[in-house]
Amino acid sequence: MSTPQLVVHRDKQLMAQAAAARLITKIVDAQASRGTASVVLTGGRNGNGLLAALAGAPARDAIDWSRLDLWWGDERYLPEGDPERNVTQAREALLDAVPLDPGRVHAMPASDGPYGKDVEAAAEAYAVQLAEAAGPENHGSVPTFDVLMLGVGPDTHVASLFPELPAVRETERTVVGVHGAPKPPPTRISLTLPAIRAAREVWLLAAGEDKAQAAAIALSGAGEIQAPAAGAYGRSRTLWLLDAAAAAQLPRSMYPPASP
Ligand SMILES: O=C(O)[C@H](O)[C@@H](O)[C@H](O)[C@H](O)COP(=O)(O)O
Repeated sequence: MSTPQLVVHRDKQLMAQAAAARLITKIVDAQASRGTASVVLTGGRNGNGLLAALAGAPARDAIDWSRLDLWWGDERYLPEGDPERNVTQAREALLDAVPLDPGRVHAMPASDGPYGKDVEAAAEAYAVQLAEAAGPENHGSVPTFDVLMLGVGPDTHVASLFPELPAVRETERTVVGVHGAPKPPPTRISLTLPAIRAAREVWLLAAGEDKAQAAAIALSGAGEIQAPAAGAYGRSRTLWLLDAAAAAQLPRSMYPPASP
């Protein structure tokens, strides 16, 4: 378990730009050392804000888009192309503007796909896809994600792991169906905490005053069942990327001064 490291930026826009620059460097370094990179995207305003910032970043095409695997931490279980699906929003923010290898863009199943209303079957299919991409060093569960990004909800949820609901309690499976999510839509697919914790680095994105309480709770030693964000950590790095508004309730000693 890697101890959370915090970086606080002046505002939401600068946090998105700085996080995008950080992601470019991380991907370029991974591709330079291993010939490929694997990133897990998150939905939500902060996640999509980062992708939009990346789309406009001057160094964007330092990334070899053809050698990048993209996965999702969660997905709203809606029909293909629904504007509320995380993959739809990611395509609009960035993916449709860069030359990705379509075979390496691993969207989670849609509700009008082969699994129909059976979200558990859809989740299991994604778990199989992850296992098939895993190398022998991954103990057959999920591939080694270079970076797994998670937006943080005001209730401290990450992905579609909501406080006290069954999905956050899952300790074996890597992907589960979610019913009755308090954040609409109610039916979702989500990576579980064991899958999240397989990532080399986990980056939690929290910007805006509506995230201040969640950040304070998650970083104060709360349990992962009550505060799922507290259970989201990477094998070698756990990085909280905040803006000053989201950091407002944190002890000042917890992080260096916000960027100028
Ligand atoms: O499917 C989703 O809704 C997201 O994956 C979810 O986990 C999101 O990241 C958080 O709710 C934060 O969302 P905001 O950044 O919009 O607050």
